[in-house]
This record gives sequence, structure tokens and C-alpha cells, in this order.
Amino acid sequence: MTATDTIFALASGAGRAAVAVLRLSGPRSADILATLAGRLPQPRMASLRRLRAPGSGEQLDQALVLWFPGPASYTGEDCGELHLHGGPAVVTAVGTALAALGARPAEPGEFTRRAFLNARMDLTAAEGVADLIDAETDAQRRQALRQADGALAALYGGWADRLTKLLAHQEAAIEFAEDDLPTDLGNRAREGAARLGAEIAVHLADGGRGERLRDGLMVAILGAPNAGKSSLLNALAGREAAIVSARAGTTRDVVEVRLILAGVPVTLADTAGLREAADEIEEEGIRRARRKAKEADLVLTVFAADVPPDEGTLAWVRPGAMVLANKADLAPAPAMIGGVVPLAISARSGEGLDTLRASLAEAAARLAGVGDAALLTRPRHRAALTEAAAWLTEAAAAPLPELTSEALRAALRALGRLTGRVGVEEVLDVVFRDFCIGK
Ligand SMILES: Nc1nc2c(ncn2[C@@H]2O[C@H](COP(=O)(O)OP(=O)(O)OP(=O)(O)O)[C@@H](O)[C@H]2O)c(=O)[nH]1
Ligand SMILES: [K+]
Ligand SMILES: [Mg+2]
Repeated sequence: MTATDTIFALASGAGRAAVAVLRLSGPRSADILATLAGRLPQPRMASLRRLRAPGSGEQLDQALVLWFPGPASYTGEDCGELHLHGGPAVVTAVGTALAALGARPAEPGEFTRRAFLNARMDLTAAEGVADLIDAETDAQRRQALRQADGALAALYGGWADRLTKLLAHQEAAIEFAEDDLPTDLGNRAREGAARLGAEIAVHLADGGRGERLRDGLMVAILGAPNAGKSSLLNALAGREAAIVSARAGTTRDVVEVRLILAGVPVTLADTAGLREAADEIEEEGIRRARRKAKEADLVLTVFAADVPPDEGTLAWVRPGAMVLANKADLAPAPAMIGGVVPLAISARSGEGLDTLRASLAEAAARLAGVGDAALLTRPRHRAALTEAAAWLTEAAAAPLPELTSEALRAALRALGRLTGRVGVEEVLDVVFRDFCIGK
């Protein structure tokens, strides 16, 4: 697949900078670079050149020029890079020259789209590139880099290859049923389908860790009025993000702060105290608090050590929940709250907050699977893999060879959508060409 347009874009950030990088891709790249820079530099070697406007010959800038002939380039096409002085007027002048020479400004993501279309990367790797650009934390960067590097492409591509073989065996079993092929080809295909389905199921049962790391975690603080939720939020955030007062029912709306814990972006949400609401505004606040707790990845239940635990908050305490006994400076923490040993803290004195930070970081790392290899990172992956696994189960259990075959095809199509790789028919053609059948 070759694109006819030659595209260019500012690859570095907009605005003033020491250096601005303009990137170029497409069939006219060589011509355009040679015209602007006098002649084409050696491939992949930076050359310092005067750039001149086409026509007038006016010097536009002095720049480092790079030439990446296809197909061994980022997009797979002929590409070029101009490292300019980073002033907006320089970028505009050179951009105008590029347009005059027949290039057009690129659409968002168009370079990576071309890389995908030229089979330089699969869809998951292209998504990894996007995630790498968006990564805010180290853990996110590592996950995105793994994906851009082809970790998911290798995993899913490997599954697709196995599936293709199973399908080939199954088709052969049908096609050549009369001949003296090994008679268990069909059985082998069904067994293989069951095994592959089970592997995909294990990959899917990841607790959403990769998606969590990509999107960030939501942690909700829940508790009775005056338990010290807002004080805790402020202590963890290190600033007065939420209003604190001795009056019960101070917080009405959800107040969120962003933290980074163990390399995972975390949104910490303070909420309205749970109780019988005094008016409809507080009622709405409490409704929002419950909703936030429901959608949160982790709930911090906060109790005041100097008052008996309230039923409303106790309802959110379950095994594995984080239970905090705040105001430990006023009273000793109870040994158990709702069957869980609470962590004694004081938002006022700071007691226990380091321990709390450490267990929050540990939970964030666990929930987001920091350091785990090749986790799926998007709902799109989950949907396609769930579909593939379901078809594999069907293939394994199908009562007729033709039905097994059809289910295997459907599973392969689902994996094909995931990686954006070639369609089922093309893969089968390749396999059948190499399939030693003697016919
Ligand atoms: N002694 C002591 N007082 C605390 C502590 N944490 C909070 N307080 C006080 O308890 C009162 C309530 O604190 P808030 O942080 O507003 O409590 P809240 O849970 O957000 O209350 P609502 O927003 O009304 O639900 C304030 O007077 C705080 O100063 C603590 O650890 N020790
Ligand atoms: K309060
Ligand atoms: Mg509050």
C-alpha cells in the first residue's frame, strides 16, 4: 500500500524552542529535500545545510537535514527531517516552502497510520506509540514502550499464527477426509482450539490492570461527616484542596486531586460525609459520594477513632478494603472495624500517614500491574479477545467439522481486527501454499 501524497508536520512542540523538527513522508520527499537543501544528504546522516525558498532562492534557515529512504523508515515511505531553529516564523517559512513544493500538512496520526498501512507495525504497536506520547508517569511510559515495541503484537500475532495452523488442519481434515491423511487432524484442531481459548482466558483475567495503568486509578475517600476525610485528602495532596471545618456536612461535592503513586496516576476523591441528609443539596452530595465509591478502584473508609463506627461507612468495609481510624491523636484506634484491622492515622499530627502512603502505593502497583509483561491496555483489546475466546470454545465443542472450521475462522477474524493483520483468506492462502498435502 503506497500513499500518493507527501505529508509534513511539526514533530516537535509548537511555540518558541531551540530546535523545531519538521518531518516529511511520501514519494516526493527526496525531490523536496534536494530542492530545499541543494542536494540530498547521505541516508540517515545529519547534514548541516542552508535551506532556500524554491523560486526566489532566499535563504530560509540553516538546518540539520536528514534523509531516510523507504522502506526502512518510520512510515515505510521515503522520509525526511529538518531540524530548524525553533522560531515560529522559521517553521512557518519552511512549512510554506514545503507546501509550495507539493507536500501537504499531515492529519493527526497520519505518519503512524502510514507506518501501519506499510506493515511497519501492527495496530497495537501504533496504539502504544500514542500512549507513549501521552504517558505522564514512568510506569505508563514503560507499559506504552513495551506495547509500541511490539509486545502485544508478538503475543496476539503468535496466537493468530497458531489459530491459522489449527484452521488449516481443520480444513485439510474436511477437504481430504477420503484420503489417507492422519485421521486425527480434526481432533487436533479442536484440542488446539480449547488450549488457545484457555490461554486467552487467562490473559483476559488480568483484573483490568493494564487498562488501569493507562487510564489511572480512582481512589475514593468515604466516611461519616467529620471523620476527617477532607483533612486526609489535604494531607495526602500536600495542599488545602478541600475545605475543612468542625461543622458536620462541610463537603458537599466531590473534590479531586491528582497524585502519582508507584508510577501510577491516581485521582484521589474526597466526598460528602455519609448520613441522613439535612437537605436536597446534601442528599445529592451523598448520592455523588456513593457513585464515586462504586466506580472507584479502591475505597478508603475513614472512621474517627473517638466515635463508634457508623453503619453507613461500615457497609463499605469488606475484606481487602482499606480501613482507617483517623484522629489517632485523640483516642486509641479500635482493634477491629467491621472485621478488618484499621490503620491508625492522624490527618492532624501526621501519624500513620507514611504507612498509609506506602500501602496506597503498593495497592496502586498491584491494581495497575506495574512491571507485568504484555497486559492488554484498551477496551478494544478486551472486546476482540473475549470474542476470539468465545469462538474458540465454540470451535472446540462443535459437533461438525464444518462448524469447528467456521468458529475458528470467526476467532481468527477477531484476532485480525485486534492486530489489523491480513484477513483470514490471505492467511489461509499462504498456509495452504506451504501445506505439504501432495495435491
Ligand atoms: N484531632 C484531630 N482532629 C482532626 C483530625 N482530622 C480532622 N480533624 C478535625 O475534624 C474536623 C472535621 O474534619 P474534616 O476534614 O472537615 O472532616 P470531613 O470528614 O471532611 O467532614 P465532612 O466534609 O463534613 O463530611 C475538623 O475540625 C478537623 O480539623 C485528626 O486527625 N485529629
Ligand atoms: K467537616
Ligand atoms: Mg469534608
